[in-house]
Amino acid sequence: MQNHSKLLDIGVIGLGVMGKNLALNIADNHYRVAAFDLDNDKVNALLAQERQERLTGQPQRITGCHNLSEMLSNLTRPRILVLSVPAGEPVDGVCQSLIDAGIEADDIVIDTGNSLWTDTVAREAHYAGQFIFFSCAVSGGEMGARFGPSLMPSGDINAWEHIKPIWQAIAAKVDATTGLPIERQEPGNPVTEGEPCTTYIGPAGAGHYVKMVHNGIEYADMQLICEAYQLLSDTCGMSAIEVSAVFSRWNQGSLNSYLMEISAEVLAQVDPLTDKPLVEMILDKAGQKGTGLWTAVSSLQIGTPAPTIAEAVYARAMSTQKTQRQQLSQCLAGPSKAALIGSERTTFIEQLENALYCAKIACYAQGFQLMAMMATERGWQLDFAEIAKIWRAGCIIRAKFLQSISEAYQVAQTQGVELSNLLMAESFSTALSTKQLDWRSAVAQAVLSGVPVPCVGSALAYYDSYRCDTLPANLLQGQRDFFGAHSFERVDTPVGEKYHLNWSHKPRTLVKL
Ligand SMILES: NC(=O)C1=CN([C@@H]2O[C@H](COP(=O)(O)OP(=O)(O)OC[C@H]3O[C@@H](n4cnc5c(N)ncnc54)[C@H](OP(=O)(O)O)[C@@H]3O)[C@@H](O)[C@H]2O)C=CC1
Ligand SMILES: O=C(CO)[C@H](O)[C@H](O)COP(=O)(O)O
Repeated sequence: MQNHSKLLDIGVIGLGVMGKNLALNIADNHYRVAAFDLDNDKVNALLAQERQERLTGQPQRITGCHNLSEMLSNLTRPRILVLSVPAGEPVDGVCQSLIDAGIEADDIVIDTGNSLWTDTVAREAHYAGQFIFFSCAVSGGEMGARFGPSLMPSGDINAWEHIKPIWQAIAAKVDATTGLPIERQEPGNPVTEGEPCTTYIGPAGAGHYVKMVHNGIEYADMQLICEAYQLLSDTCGMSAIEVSAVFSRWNQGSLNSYLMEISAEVLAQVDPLTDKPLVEMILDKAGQKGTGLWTAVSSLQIGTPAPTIAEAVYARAMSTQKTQRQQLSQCLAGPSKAALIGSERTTFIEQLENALYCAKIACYAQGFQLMAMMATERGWQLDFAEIAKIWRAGCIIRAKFLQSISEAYQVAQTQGVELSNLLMAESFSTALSTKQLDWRSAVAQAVLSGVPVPCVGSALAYYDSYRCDTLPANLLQGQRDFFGAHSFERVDTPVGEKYHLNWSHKPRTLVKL
């Protein structure tokens, strides 16, 4: 017979950066946590931090476990187990260990890692009958996990109803009136007011797909800011601290975002070893764990253009080609460096701010369009107004801008129209139309100065492609028909009717297929 008063509410497995902080966040919200990691030092470190943060007189809120059997016997039924381990094989490794430890059919295992969404779909089916495999993608990094992340749960709806109170408690919160994050980062004093940044996304895989696209947008947004940094350095001769000041100013306006804020902070940081700007001492080779790549691959597979996200992935790949770049920088010619000063410089900075805003709209449009396409393919009922809402706080791409996206989807819902692309929302099309000349000037300046702007530039090409009623794909279809008899449709006959011109025999005759 279990002594229910001693049983704990939830288990956390994997106490790295995210798991440790999720455990503390859950404990702050008055749930009793059982914690396990393969590395017992991590369990002890968590217990020490919990002890240190615990209010005087408060009972211990986290119990360390030596193995998974001990964890299972410590938890109330149905058990709720949160996995925070690296994506891929470790997830199945822990699941198998839980089966070996005696997990039961109605226990709920929640994968909070950045798993590939198709793995999540497969796992739900694979573990059915042994336990309920649920997923909840998390964004917000270390501090988000600790004080309020954005949470994207998906899978079994009954499992969601069961965990919902915990999820709503630990999620980031937004002020319902302003749409701005309620930021309080105090151990033992969680934010309980406001709208929680979590909503049920849909069936298995949907949450991880949405998180994957979130990360694709994150890659693009980060790269856009990096391109602005390089442009300001190379064309205006600005120091890191000067660029930081520009970014801080931009962060007060329409470009307000967490990524802009932290970029300004990174640029202002002095290297403790050399007293130089730290950014100048960081090697320019970017890492990646795969979610941006998955987003780009998904867009290619499904045939929805997300060029700015793909270019952001390529930009990271290009950054790793350091040796080749060093060699080629010595032999490939480029223009002489621009040295913008005075009013020219002021104008350029204004143009660049507008260019960044336009490119940001384009990259979010790509991400949302991609989610819409996959939702149609998989039969998911994704609520984009809600998805934009839960990204307003807690997550890495949190920004004022997300409120405008949510409103654009809400307006479309009210009007009963489908917003198939964010560029169609009046608020965004108006902003783009007003600022597009500045966007072009900034890209032109970059091209003339020889500064690479793969994301700002590809976003502009995306925008211009959508402005084109006719693209040169007519010629492309002609080429395909010429060399491979691949056929084409005509502008003056019904859609789907195929034609082929007999190119190799003159006089060339047209055949309706
Ligand atoms: N860091 C971030 O900003 C974010 C990360 N994520 C995702 O969250 C997940 C966790 O990330 P993060 O916390 O950064 O990673 P860490 O590497 O910091 O932590 C992972 C933890 O899992 C432990 N672990 C690995 N295998 C097992 C196992 N079989 N059983 C028990 N514990 C195990 C590791 O132990 P050991 O080190 O001893 O091997 C480590 O303590 C990843 O999927 C990541 O992509 C999601 C959002 C943000
Ligand atoms: O999911 C995240 C935030 O939303 C992580 O920070 C993500 O792991 C970062 O990805 P990468 O290491 O590829 O830059």
